[in-house]
Amino acid sequence: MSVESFSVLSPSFDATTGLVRFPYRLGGLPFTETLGFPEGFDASVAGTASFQKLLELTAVVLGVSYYKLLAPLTVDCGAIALTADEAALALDIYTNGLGEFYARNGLAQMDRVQIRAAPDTGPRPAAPLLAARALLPIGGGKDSLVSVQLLEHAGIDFTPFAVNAKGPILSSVETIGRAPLYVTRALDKEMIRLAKMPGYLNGHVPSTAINSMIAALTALLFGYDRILLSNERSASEGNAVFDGREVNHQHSKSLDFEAMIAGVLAGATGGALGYFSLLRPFSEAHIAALFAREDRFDAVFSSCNQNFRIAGHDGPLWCGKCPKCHFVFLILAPAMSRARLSGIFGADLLDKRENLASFRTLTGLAGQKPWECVGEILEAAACLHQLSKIPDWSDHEIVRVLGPELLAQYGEARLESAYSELMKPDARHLLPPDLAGRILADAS
Ligand SMILES: CC(=O)N[C@H]1[C@@H](OP(=O)(O)OP(=O)(O)OC[C@H]2O[C@@H](n3ccc(=O)[nH]c3=O)[C@H](O)[C@@H]2O)O[C@H](CO)[C@@H](O)[C@@H]1O[C@H](C)C(=O)N[C@@H](C)C(=O)N[C@@H](CCC(=O)O)C(=O)O
Ligand SMILES: Nc1ncnc2c1ncn2[C@@H]1O[C@H](COP(=O)(O)OP(=O)(O)OP(=O)(O)O)[C@@H](O)[C@H]1O
Repeated sequence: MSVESFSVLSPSFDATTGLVRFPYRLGGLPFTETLGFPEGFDASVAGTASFQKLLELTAVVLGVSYYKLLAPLTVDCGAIALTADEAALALDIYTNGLGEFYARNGLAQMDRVQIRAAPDTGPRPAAPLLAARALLPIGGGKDSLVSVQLLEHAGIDFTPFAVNAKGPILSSVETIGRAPLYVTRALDKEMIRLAKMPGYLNGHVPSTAINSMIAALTALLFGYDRILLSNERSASEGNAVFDGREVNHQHSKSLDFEAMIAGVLAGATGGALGYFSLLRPFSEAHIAALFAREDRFDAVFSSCNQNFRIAGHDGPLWCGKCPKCHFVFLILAPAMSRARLSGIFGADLLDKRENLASFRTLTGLAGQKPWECVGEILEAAACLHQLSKIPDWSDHEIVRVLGPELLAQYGEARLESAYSELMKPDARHLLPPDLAGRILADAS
């Protein structure tokens, strides 16, 4: 089945109910996605040029879920006009943001996808009045909780924010103890049905880009001048090369993407809305060490994506079987005792022989980096190597078997220097200088 284009139609916001409708058309198929904002927003914001611009940009970004069913070469934005920067962001989302989707479906078309939109050459929206306070998206995993810890230490006010809060997001926010802002998001059920049908495609979408646009609308409606992401430096490493490009499962968590969307959000709001990742200077291994400094989230957080399925999840917080569970266990191990970490996961994942193949892949001894939110290959290898020097871990099956294989592949000097590099903050980040000083001092 094929269609010529995917159409993004004009979104509408109902300022009395807080409901937003995003209509789309894929050939003859109509779809509508909806968002529900909580009570308490400033309805007058809805009439501003900034809000209207962000609403339209959100429509373009959220369209990826419907586009991917047939992935035509043209994304037609119809009545939505885009500046050059906005069109570049849209193209990035429909190409690199869907890179994993193209690669896993064998669709070599990234260079041919085009965004059709009238140029927006009018005056830039004026700056809305936003309070000097931060919105902190919470994903239920360790990263955003390390941001919580750093903001609390720095005495910076923030409000937890989540889209479709459930499971570990709800329990983490309860433990944080601050009133949250939760937005509900409903994908069109027909899209979910069709994605399982023969003749239609399915695959990964850039969820951080989606959540970021929803956070931007929330920031305007509720008056926040900053959105603080918790994306680590390791998120910039890709998984594979396909169609002549590096393809990254976490593309919309990368530093390049952060710079691009930050520029577009600033341009759409007269410079009023800031967007940056608080954790960009840090590796996943460093973030894990920071997480281990406190134990108040041990029983409530989870990085396992099983928890975040739309249909829900009745199982344990950590499935213990996926690459993300294995990676997070591995990077927390150098900073935690066996008893504490096994208590969190409900099992000792480094002492299970059946996990050997997975840890081999994570550390680059075999296969390709998994299509999951896992850190860099050398990072995982360096962490595993460290464990062979820690008595609490050195006798573990995975450490005993893979330790010598890692030494043979990388050499001790490389593994040692990689680990010490992982614990040094990277200068490539977009944190404002005053905040960077305080965050880096706390994390060192
Ligand atoms: C929870 C999860 O990992 N889901 C991925 C999984 O989807 P699955 O079918 O197992 O469950 P659902 O998420 O419930 O999806 C049902 C169908 O709906 C489609 N869909 C879902 C969300 C959406 O925004 N748009 C959609 O079209 C989905 O395709 C299903 O047909 O596998 C999917 C296919 O590979 C993934 O796309 C699902 O990933 C979610 C979009 C998701 O939220 N994933 C995050 C946990 C995630 O991977 N985050 C990345 C960051 C990536 C980035 O660039 O921002 C990370 O942390 O590394
Ligand atoms: N449902 C959500 N609502 C709002 N923001 C989210 C949501 N899920 C993820 N995020 C944001 O995206 C970031 C990346 O998600 P990710 O799952 O990698 O991080 P995490 O849950 O904080 O930690 P971990 O990597 O351990 O899972 C989060 O830190 C958070 O800022």
